[in-house]
Amino acid sequence: MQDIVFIEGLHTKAVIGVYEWEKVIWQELVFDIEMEHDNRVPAANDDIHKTLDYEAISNAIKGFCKEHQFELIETLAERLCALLIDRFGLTTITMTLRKPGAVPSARAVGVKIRRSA
Ligand SMILES: Nc1nc2c(c(=O)[nH]1)N=C([C@H](O)[C@@H](O)CO)CN2
Repeated sequence: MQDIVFIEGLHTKAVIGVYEWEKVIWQELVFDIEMEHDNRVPAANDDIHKTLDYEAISNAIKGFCKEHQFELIETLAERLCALLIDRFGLTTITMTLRKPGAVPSARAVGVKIRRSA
């Protein structure tokens, strides 16, 4: 089964970084998420409750970023994947997390992880 529900280019802000000056400012983050799900199940009954609701998941990501503070984007990605697997019953998630302003000479830097329940 290779079906995917995805969220691409989700912008949000967080207080995140290893330096002291980063602990008092909001910085932009961008998420790409891919979640495995058998799309035949919701499609059979045209039922939102049987799919992965990308709107609810987007809101969960934005809420978590507003409410938590970390030094490393690795920590944020790890904690968020664990939360999403638990709250939405995901089997497998691939998360790309970009911090666009971190290295001015790069378009973006970030991490990409894949986690399973
Ligand atoms: N692999 C990582 N490297 C760095 C991180 C990070 O979270 N993961 N963070 C920083 C600083 O916070 C940087 O973003 C400041 O511009 C440096 N390297």
